[in-house]
Amino acid sequence: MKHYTNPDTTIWHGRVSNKYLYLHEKVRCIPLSEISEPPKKSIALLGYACDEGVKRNQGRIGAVKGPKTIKNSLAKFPNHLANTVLLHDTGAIVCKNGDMEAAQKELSKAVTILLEKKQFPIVLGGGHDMTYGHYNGIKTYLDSKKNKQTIGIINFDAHFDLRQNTNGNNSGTPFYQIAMESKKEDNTFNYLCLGIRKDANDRTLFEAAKELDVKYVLSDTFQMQFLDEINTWINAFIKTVDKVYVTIDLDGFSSAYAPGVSAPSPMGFTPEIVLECLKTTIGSGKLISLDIAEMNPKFDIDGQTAKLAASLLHHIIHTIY
Ligand SMILES: N=CN[C@@H](CCC(=O)O)C(=O)O
Ligand SMILES: [Mn+2]
Ligand SMILES: [Mn+2]
Repeated sequence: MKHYTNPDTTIWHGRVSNKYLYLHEKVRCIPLSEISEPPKKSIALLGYACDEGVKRNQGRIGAVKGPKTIKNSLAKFPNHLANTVLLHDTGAIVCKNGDMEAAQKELSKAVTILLEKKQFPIVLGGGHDMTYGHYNGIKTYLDSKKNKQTIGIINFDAHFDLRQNTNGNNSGTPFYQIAMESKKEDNTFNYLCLGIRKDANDRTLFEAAKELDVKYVLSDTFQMQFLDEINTWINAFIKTVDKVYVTIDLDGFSSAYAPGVSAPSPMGFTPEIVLECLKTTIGSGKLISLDIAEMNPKFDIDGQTAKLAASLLHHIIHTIY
C-alpha cells in the first residue's frame, strides 16, 4: 500500500512501571500486513494522517499531525484493560502528493482488513474526509457476508459535512458522497448527526439534510438536561440499522474543550453529553467501528484537545470490552 506507514514505536512512551500500568506498555505495534486473528478481544488503532481535504475546503491545515499527537497523549494514560483485551497500533494511512482519494481508498482497504481480522478499528484523523474511506471499508466488509447488513452513521459534529462534491471532494463532502452512492445502489442513507450548529451550516446544508432524511439534534438541544430525549432519538435510530459506525468530529466540542481543530466551535457541546451518548451506543451492541476526526495540534493549547481525544478513547476502549 503506497499510502501506508508502519507503526512508529517511538510514539509510545511515558512512565515505566514494568507492570502494564500505562497504555504505552500495553500497546503492541503491529503492521497491517502482520495483523492476525486474535485469540482475545482486540482493538486496533490506525492513523489517517491527512489534511488535504481541509486544505481543499479552505480550512486551517495542521490535522496531518493529528493521529500522532493523539497516540502520544494516549500513551501516558493508565491501563485498566483486562489482560484478555489486546490493544494494537497498526500504523497510519498517509496522504502523499495531495492524492486524498488514493489515501481514502487505502483507508477503506485497511479498515476492511482490520474487521476481517476481528479487530475493533479506531481510526484517528486527520480531516473528516476520513469518513468516506472508513465507511466504505466497513461496507466492503459487511457486503462480503451472506446476510446483507445495514450501517447507521452517528456523527458528533457541529457540521453536516453534506457539501456537494461537484467541484471535488474535501473534508466537507464525505456524507454527501456516501448519500449519493447509497442512492445509486438503492440503499438507504442512515445518518444521525448530533450537535449541529445553526451558525455553522448554511441554508442549503439544512435543505440537503431534509432532502436526504438526515436525523439531527441541534447544538442548543444537545445538552445534558435533554439526555433522556436524546437517548430516545439515538435508540430509535439504532433500532433501524444492523451496525453502527460512530464518528466524532472534535470541532463539535466547545473550543473551551477543543481549541485544536480546523474550524472551532465557541458554542459547541460538552464532553459529558458525548460520553453519555457513547455509552448508549456501545450498550446497543451494534457498534462496529469508530473514529475521531479533525485533531489539529497546530492550534491546540497546552495539549488539551489531544488530551480530550485521548480521554474519549480511554473511555471508549474501557467500555467496549
Ligand atoms: N469538516 C469540516 N467541514 C466544515 C468546515 C467549516 C468551516 O471551515 O468553518 C464545513 O465544510 O462545513
Ligand atoms: Mn465534520
Ligand atoms: Mn465539524
